[in-house]
Amino acid sequence: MSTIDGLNTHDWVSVQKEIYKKGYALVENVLNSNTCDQLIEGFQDSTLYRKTVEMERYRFGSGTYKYFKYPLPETISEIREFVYPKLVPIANQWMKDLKKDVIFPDSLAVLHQQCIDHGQLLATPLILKYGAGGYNTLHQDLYGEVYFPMQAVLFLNDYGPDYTGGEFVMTQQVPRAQSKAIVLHPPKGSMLIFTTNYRPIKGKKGFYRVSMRHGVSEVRSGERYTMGVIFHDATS
Ligand SMILES: O=C(O)CCC(=O)C(=O)O
Ligand SMILES: [Fe+2]
Repeated sequence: MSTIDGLNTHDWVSVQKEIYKKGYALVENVLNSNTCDQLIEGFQDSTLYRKTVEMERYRFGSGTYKYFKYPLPETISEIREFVYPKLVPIANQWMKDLKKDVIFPDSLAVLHQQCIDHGQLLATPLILKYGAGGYNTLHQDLYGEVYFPMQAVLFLNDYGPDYTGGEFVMTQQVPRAQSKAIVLHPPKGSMLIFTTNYRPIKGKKGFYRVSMRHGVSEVRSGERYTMGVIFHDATS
């Protein structure tokens, strides 16, 4: 049995509508508790990863993250293969709304071929660990010329019992205005799909472009683990 059977049971049309409208959507019960625990255990298994980043060193925040290497663990490939085609119609509608001459391919394999053609050969899914005092500064995960405008993060442990603080923060900036913050603390096993860089919002004179960033507020106690699923590959 697949670890992500739960994905099929969701109403993806509603999820798609929500992402189109708000720029994000939370999908609950994607990973069962065992799978989350196994992924956390795997944090110590150096054979799974291509690169470890101590976030303080780059002033990205405080915490550690590790990029998985190809071939990805099955759970991650399954999530990518399942979710990508659900997001392509939204991504293409966004590009159309914003009059951008970009069409994303229906298949992830074709997106990866485009990445290869641009020198982006390396896997981007990652696992992140933050202890007390840990945080992730607001950013966008673009790894080269080819990028898909949405990504996902899976919450591997629970806000409350496992850690406090460490909220997932998104900011949304519309032209000529200050940023709006959206703060979430999704439960263990859930998946948040969100905008990587920008999306359209309909105004009086057509669509305008809003820029989004994401990060994590300071963890006050405990340890917080997440897994990031990005669809495009990276140059380094
Ligand atoms: O730890 C988090 O919730 C944020 C992770 C993140 O920045 C990402 O997956 O791109
Ligand atoms: Fe990120």
